[in-house]
Amino acid sequence: MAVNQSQLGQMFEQVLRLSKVDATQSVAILKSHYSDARTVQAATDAALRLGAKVYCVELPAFNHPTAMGNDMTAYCGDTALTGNIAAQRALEAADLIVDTMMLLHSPEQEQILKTGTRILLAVEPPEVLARMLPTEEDKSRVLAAAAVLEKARMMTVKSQAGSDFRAPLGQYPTVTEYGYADEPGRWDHWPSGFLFTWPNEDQAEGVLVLEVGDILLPFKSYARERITLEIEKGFVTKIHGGFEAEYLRDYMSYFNDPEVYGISHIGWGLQPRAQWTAMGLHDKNDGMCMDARAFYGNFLFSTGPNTEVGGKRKTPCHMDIALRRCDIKVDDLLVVAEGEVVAPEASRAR
Ligand SMILES: O=c1ccc(O)c[nH]1
Ligand SMILES: [Fe+2]
Repeated sequence: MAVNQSQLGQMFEQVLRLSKVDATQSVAILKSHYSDARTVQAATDAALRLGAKVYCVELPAFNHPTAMGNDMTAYCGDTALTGNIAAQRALEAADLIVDTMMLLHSPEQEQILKTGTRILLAVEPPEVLARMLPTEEDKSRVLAAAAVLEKARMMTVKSQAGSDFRAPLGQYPTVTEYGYADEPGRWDHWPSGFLFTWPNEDQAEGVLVLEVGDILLPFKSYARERITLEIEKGFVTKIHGGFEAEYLRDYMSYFNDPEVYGISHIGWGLQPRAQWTAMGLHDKNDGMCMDARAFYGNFLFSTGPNTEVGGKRKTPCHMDIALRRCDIKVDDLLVVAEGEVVAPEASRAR
């Protein structure tokens, strides 16, 4: 199906209104040549209709010679903004940036947010944006879960497949994603609906077993056989399995950087309109597959960079891996039982 331009504009008006855009605000539309022109136009028209002062910052695309694939999360850290101080100043001048080219996981994004500028990432296809149009109910559910996670000192994950993972917490903040940037200095991503934090440096340990059907990003593949990851002192030390384990091992070793094996953000999905099946209906180049990151009751873990929260690991290789049917405990509270959100009650959607 296809969203028409009028609908897309109305949706952007709703999301920018939730993001506190009004006649007192300036909105920068950040783009590059690969941005979705429909998204750029809709964001521009919506911001103008809300009375904001709107401008566009277009950056020549940046390609690192070792980057592979078109998924913008596959190569993190350096972006088209890296080193472009003039453009960064132009962006820091805005109250809100609609990012249609992807600054996520870059130091520049953190520098811009520190000035109080808000950033809303929107790089998924318009039809995916439409299916997961953010609501204030999404926000309240995600914040209810965050109230539990931000106090926690331990996250444990178990599954029938054999996962048995422990991550001491407290060194890093909890990050929420509910789809709109409504607070000064906030980054958010439309579409989303999940939350995460990072394990204390060098302390995550145990085993994570990817069962058939679990999702590997940016490969955009469903595991067809089990992959077993051994984690010691915060790093993946062994990757067992068949062809897919070999593929993952080969891909990660390609970066020739021991930091790629560090455990990065860990959390769970709270978006009931995100679907585990959606990735199978899209091409690999259709955005970054937020359905996989946000589907209700997933355990989302990742490897690689933790610069987003002031960590020392700046590595370009970022894997986001979504597991189904896990039991996730935050301290002694079971928040997800076999892939079903069970607590806190205020975070449940059904
Ligand atoms: O929304 C996102 C997207 C990618 C990622 O790694 C984190 N959050
Ligand atoms: Fe990630």
